[in-house]
Amino acid sequence: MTVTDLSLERNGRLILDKARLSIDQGQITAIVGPSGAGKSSLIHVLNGSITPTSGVIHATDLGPLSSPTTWERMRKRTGTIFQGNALIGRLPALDNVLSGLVDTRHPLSLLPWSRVARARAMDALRQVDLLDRAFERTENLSGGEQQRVGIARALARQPRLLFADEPFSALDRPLAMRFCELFAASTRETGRTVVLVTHQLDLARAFADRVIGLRSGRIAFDGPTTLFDKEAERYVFSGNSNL
Ligand SMILES: Nc1ncnc2c1ncn2[C@@H]1O[C@H](COP(=O)(O)OP(=O)(O)OP(=O)(O)O)[C@@H](O)[C@H]1O
Repeated sequence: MTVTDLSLERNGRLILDKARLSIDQGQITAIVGPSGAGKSSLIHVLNGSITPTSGVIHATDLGPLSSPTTWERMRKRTGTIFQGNALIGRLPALDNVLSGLVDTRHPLSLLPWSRVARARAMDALRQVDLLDRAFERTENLSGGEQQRVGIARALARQPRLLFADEPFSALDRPLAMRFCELFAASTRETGRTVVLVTHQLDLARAFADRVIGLRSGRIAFDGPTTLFDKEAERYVFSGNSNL
């Protein structure tokens, strides 16, 4: 996926400013930057939930994502873990995970979910260690457990492209490491592409192949993780360097 001159304006404010970047297939790309830099906005534009003010997003095999049809095809292969989870509390965890598969059946279908869909959702809950809580109301789960339901909902889609917006913010470190390992294994084994927004720079350094640093809506760093040293970090987070 390549992005050219992507700008996003909201309420008269420029949130993304002519961003140019590429997301390499089968790799983990970490997006880092200060709070308010535009990381979530970038994810929302890349997953097609917000239309940018200008710019082109180009998918390797679909071409420019300029029509509803190309976006529909693109969305089918993506999954998103949302910052803040975006779950429905009164529903059981399993139903929240199944809601991630809603575009795999007719939108007005009143039929129960297919066995295949339920098996995929249960398998995703197994991957996040919540199989035994599948029928529990989501609002009765802890913050970290709810975040894992959000992760399961994205994983159930078996996406070729996974957008993860602060997916580990409510998890303890061993669990965050475990999920990073899970993401890394899926890139190795299935060629999945992962775009990970995180404030946990040590995790980005340990697991990402590439780092994109955003500052005030502009790309301030874009390169292999090995080059994202302390000086690059200072530049992205404070701008006090002449890198
Ligand atoms: N719906 C909206 N309408 C107007 N402005 C918005 C909207 N959503 C976000 N913004 C603004 O866009 C800017 C970037 O927000 P965004 O959530 O993308 O930043 P972020 O880098 O993900 O921040 P954080 O690390 O705090 O989650 C912020 O100044 C925010 O106030």
